[in-house]
Amino acid sequence: MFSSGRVITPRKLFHRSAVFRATCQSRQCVTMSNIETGKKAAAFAAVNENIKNNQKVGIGSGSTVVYAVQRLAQRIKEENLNIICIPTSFQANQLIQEHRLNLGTLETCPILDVAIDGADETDKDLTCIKGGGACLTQEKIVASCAKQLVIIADDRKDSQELGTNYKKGIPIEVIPMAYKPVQMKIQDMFGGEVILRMAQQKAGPVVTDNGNFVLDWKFTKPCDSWDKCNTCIKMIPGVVETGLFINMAKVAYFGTADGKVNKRLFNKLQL
Ligand SMILES: O=C(CO)[C@H](O)[C@H](O)COP(=O)(O)O
Repeated sequence: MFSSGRVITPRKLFHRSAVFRATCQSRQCVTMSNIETGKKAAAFAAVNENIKNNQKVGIGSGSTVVYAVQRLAQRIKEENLNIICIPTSFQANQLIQEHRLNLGTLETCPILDVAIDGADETDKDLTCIKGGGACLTQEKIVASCAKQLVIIADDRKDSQELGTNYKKGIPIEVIPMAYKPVQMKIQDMFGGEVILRMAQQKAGPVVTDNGNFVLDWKFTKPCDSWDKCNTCIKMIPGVVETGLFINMAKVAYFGTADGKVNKRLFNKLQL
């Protein structure tokens, strides 16, 4: 019985909770598809504007890159383009092969024309946090070999300052035996909290494609100089790479829920 005094039968209760569940699910669906619309719009625009025939292209990792590879495969087929794709992860490697694209390596193609990749957050200077999918090291290596890094994301990732929307911290790939001292040193030097990333469907920590662990540094306030901070962290023995991508992205495409795309260019004068 409700406090109003009305009697509610088990049948009515079942019906009400089914309606409630359905409403919640459909609301969630709308939100999800809006985000996917943004990701797809950004990825398609980036591939349309940045890919030309005979290029060597770095393929990033994550859910937004899936759309970029779809569009790339369409264009290769329709325009008969000759493109070699260099992956940044096991996932990217699989995507390239699923779409039957030409797979290259940094051994055969050490200089790339362009790399297209997602981001977890991007600030006003196009400094990015990457590594939400634990692929930061190969992503940074591939990006460093490309003449330009193109970032694709939905507009939740477009911030003025790092840490505004992305609260999971800065990913740092570490050699497994060093994770504890590295964790303590970063906390001592910069404060905040450094967490060993745990796997979701496996007992124990996330293991990267390189056999390493990932720490997530939840900083309490943004650094005055991400560049200095990045260099300090990289100097700690056991650190393989950080998810801070500084002065690397040349352009970012942010897709909105209604399929529009905002493009932001790297402006060195701002720095
Ligand atoms: O850095 C990455 C993986 O290490 C991804 O690019 C980043 O996490 C964004 O992923 P998504 O496109 O799924 O939002």
